[in-house]
Amino acid sequence: MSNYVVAIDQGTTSTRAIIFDKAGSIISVGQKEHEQIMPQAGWVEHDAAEIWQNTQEVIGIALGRADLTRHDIASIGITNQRETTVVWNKHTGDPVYNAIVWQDTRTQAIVDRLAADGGTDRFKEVVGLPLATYFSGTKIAWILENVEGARAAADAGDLLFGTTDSWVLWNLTGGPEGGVHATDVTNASRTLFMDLATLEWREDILETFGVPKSMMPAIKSSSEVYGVAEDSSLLRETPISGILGDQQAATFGQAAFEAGESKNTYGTGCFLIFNTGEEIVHSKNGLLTTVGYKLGDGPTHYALEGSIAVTGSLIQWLRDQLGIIESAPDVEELSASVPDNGGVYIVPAFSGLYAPYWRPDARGAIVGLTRYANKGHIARAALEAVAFQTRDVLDAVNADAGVDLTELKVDGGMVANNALMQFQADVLGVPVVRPVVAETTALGAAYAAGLAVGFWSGLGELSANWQEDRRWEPAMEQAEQDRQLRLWRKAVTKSMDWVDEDVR
Ligand SMILES: Nc1ncnc2c1ncn2[C@@H]1O[C@H](COP(=O)(O)OP(=O)(O)O)[C@@H](O)[C@H]1O
Ligand SMILES: O=P(O)(O)OC[C@H](O)CO
Repeated sequence: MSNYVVAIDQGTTSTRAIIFDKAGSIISVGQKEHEQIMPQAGWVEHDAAEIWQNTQEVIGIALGRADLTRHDIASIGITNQRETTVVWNKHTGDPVYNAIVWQDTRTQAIVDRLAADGGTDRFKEVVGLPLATYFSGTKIAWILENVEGARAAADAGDLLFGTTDSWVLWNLTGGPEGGVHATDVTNASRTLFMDLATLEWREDILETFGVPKSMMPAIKSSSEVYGVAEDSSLLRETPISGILGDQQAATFGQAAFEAGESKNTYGTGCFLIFNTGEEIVHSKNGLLTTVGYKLGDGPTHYALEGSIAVTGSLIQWLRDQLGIIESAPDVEELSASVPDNGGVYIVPAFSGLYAPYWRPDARGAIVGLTRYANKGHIARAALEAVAFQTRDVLDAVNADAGVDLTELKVDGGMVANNALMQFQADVLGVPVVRPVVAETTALGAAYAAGLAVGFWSGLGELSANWQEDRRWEPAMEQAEQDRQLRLWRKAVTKSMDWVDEDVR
């Protein structure tokens, strides 16, 4: 009897395999970090072969820890860091270049070139996204323009593109021997190439970017059987039946299935998704329009998204580059060593500013420094920056949706930080709510995979699994909230207009 579902969560910093039971409870976890390769300022790469190796290992670890075999597993779901771009040779299975990660800004010159004709919003009406380095399209173009032999191989039909969901799926289903080359609608909606209304690749846009259609994966729903794991896999013959980009997966795992529901995930970056149901809503306030989910032949659910590039990675930066903490959770003690931020504000525009500003010319800034400031204030300002950025995005959601969200469902690695969650409620002025299962990303992929094979009966059963763990009520005086936001927004202006011919 197959009583469990496995979710593979291929994230920016690590790859996890998590086994869930029918109640949506975690049975076991396997996790491995992979190397962050940063050859130049603004460049971030991953070794796709390492990611595939880690994927196989974490599946083995999760199965081993739970003492389960493939016979216990009903199906496999995949969720992934979105936009990160892998291009590989379909005959050998070898990537032609390291995966170019979503945070990487090397393609700004390609963005500028394409924007010269029609501006950064030239494709937005069709694909929901502005032209920006964030999305896969310019990353594929960069590989074809800069990696020796790539253009000719692509034109000959030898190369495949995929985000890491496609890369894992293709390898898991046999690689060069019959691997399935597909992605789901949520990941496809992050490329700049998918028409949101038809859910098909736009040949005219592919042509504008110089990307042959033969490289592109088939676009499937988020919940259907794509293929089965190959014979050499520990999970051989198990169907792979769910794929969602990680932020959409977290929304699904939070059971935010209906229009008006939302969540904010605090990981490497922060991503607030607001479900707009079957309606494609175009933002007037700097949000992206994206696909939320689509189950088999069912209707497409769309969403507005506020993407913040740097949140958890700012804490990693305190740890790895400044060395003022030894591990990420140490930031709690360091920030609690001071009563307030001492007037210090950090704007972590390491990859420019994403939502709602979309300013590639911004770079990181620490402002308000005096001789009084110490590392406790820096730690505190880093955490507060996470909450302030979320406030900016929530304001944009409220303005676009014409509603005021009355609470915010949260998840991700940073929500373990109680002081951050309290400050978040304070600067939002609405309660912040954390579910029992904070691994909502993996849970959402498991749900999609389980639904496709009848492991779960429907959305009602999944909603019943959602349980509140903790709620933070706002406690800050309005005048203090106003003062904090005024200073934060002043700090944001200081980070802008920094990139020029001397600084990229
Ligand atoms: N106690 C904490 N306080 C603040 N940040 C934390 C804490 N624990 C972990 N983090 C941050 O959370 C992030 C990990 O969250 P996770 O959801 O696993 O990220 P991802 O899925 O993007 O890899 C890391 O960037 C880390 O710096
Ligand atoms: O891997 P995460 O959790 O940092 O998520 C990355 C996002 O999908 C990027 O769009």
